[in-house]
Amino acid sequence: MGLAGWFKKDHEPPVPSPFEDIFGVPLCDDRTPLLDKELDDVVTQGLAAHDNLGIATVMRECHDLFKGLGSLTDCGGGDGTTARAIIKAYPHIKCTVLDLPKVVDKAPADGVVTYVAGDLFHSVPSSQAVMLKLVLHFWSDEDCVKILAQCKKAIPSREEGGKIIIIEIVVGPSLGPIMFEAQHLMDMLMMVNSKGRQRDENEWSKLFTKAGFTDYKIVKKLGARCVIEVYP
Ligand SMILES: C[S@@+](CC[C@H](N)C(=O)[O-])C[C@H]1O[C@@H](n2cnc3c(N)ncnc32)[C@H](O)[C@@H]1O
Repeated sequence: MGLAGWFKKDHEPPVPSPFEDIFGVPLCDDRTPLLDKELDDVVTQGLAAHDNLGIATVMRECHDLFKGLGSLTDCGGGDGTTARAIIKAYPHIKCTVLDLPKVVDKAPADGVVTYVAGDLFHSVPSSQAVMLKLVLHFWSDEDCVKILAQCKKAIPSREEGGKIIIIEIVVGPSLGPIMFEAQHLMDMLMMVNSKGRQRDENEWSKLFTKAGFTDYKIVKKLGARCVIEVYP
């Protein structure tokens, strides 16, 4: 089946991604290793390599992002590589990583990062700021609102330094035609492999309002990706 065939299918909601339509399970799911262990291993390693890119650039380009923070929860923070890089640069920040039990079970237990096994749809560990790096592009708008609402419960008011840090693509032509094309290719990738998508500023803004946030700031210093600070 090609994308054209998938578009023409008359699916009842919830509409599966093309990947799920063909294989019967989503790409990143507890059932995927049962479908094909080798595929699951390749996907897991590929995602880790891709996701761990970029935190050094974020810290270099966005000096104020972590300044003054006492604690941070990296929500969907994987093996903790990002959290460890942040602790190395800002040793006073207490970092917690929330991820699925199957990910946290394999995390190094050296006490540098506090790992919490859980589900970001149900509860997010409290901290001054919550980071969602390359997480929301995997989920539908409805799911993003649910995730953001859980994150909002985990942080204090804006006056007390509460904020959500999102690192994602903000689709738009302002970065030039090559970046714009790259952003659309990433959008296609998410459509094929997940129920997620890339979003433009207007679409992000609507999600923040629906989840109860009052304001946001976008910093465009990361090539095709941006940092969005969202305030309660
Ligand atoms: C695309 S990866 C991003 C990893 C990390 N944020 C980074 O940038 O290096 C998405 C992460 O979300 C985690 N995840 C997916 N569903 C989750 C859930 N329901 N609760 C908690 N974590 C989840 C995955 O296990 C994975 O580590």
